[in-house]
Amino acid sequence: MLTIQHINKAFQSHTVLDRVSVELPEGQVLAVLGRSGCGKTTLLKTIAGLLAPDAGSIKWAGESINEVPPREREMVYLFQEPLLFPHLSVFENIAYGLHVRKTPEAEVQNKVQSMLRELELQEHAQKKPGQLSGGQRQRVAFGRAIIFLPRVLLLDEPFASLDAQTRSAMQKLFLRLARKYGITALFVTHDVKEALLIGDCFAYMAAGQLTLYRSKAAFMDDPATGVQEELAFWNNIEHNIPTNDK
Ligand SMILES: Nc1ncnc2c1ncn2[C@@H]1O[C@H](COP(=O)(O)OP(=O)(O)OP(=O)(O)O)[C@@H](O)[C@H]1O
Repeated sequence: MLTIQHINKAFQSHTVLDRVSVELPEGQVLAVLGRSGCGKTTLLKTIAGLLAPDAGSIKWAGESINEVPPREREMVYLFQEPLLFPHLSVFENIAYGLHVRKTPEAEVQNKVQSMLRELELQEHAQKKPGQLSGGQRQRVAFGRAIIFLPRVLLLDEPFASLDAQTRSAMQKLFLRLARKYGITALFVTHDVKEALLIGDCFAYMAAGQLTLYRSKAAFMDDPATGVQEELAFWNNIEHNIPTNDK
């Protein structure tokens, strides 16, 4: 369980995280919905250890990790533009975390081949990241992150730069892999539909404050989240589209 208690973070006098608390059980995906500038990225960076909170605690399995350096937190922070090693092939990029952990070569081969199949990237295994599309690069980044089963995956609007169809395919792929590997993840997005699709549990963030909901229904019912407004919009469009029926 990832437990965050009353985290504060300010830049100069600007409070960006205001007593944020989160409880995320293992194997669950928490969808955090929030508009631009609400502090989502700052929250993920603080959990990853890339920023130090001014106050509050971050715990894994009941133990504080506030003082643990980012590399030792076993968390992966993935954002919109996947960071891949440009000089390494797709295979080598995915294998990287296993090599760093001195995994025996036969196991590396097995695990990477199986991950390439999961990601439908077998035929691209020897390409360099520069020879891939945005969606393919994002799949490599996923594979690289998931292959060594990190404690927590921190996803910062990972599909925001993809076209609608690729985005939808990536959401389905993410859900399949999250279930198969029992991934614990914090997934931040400004997209209502994406949050509803991806999350096992839900939170809404505004002006540095985070609200956790007991259920999907409670999340959807809170007018502050804008979910009802968005659903009403689509419903309205559906009923007002002229059909070709004569
Ligand atoms: N290093 C920094 N120094 C000063 N202010 C910062 C710093 N990082 C973030 N901020 C400010 O903190 C606020 C929240 O930024 P953050 O990047 O967390 O927002 P966000 O919710 O991820 O937004 P977006 O969806 O646009 O990326 C913004 O007002 C931003 O200007």
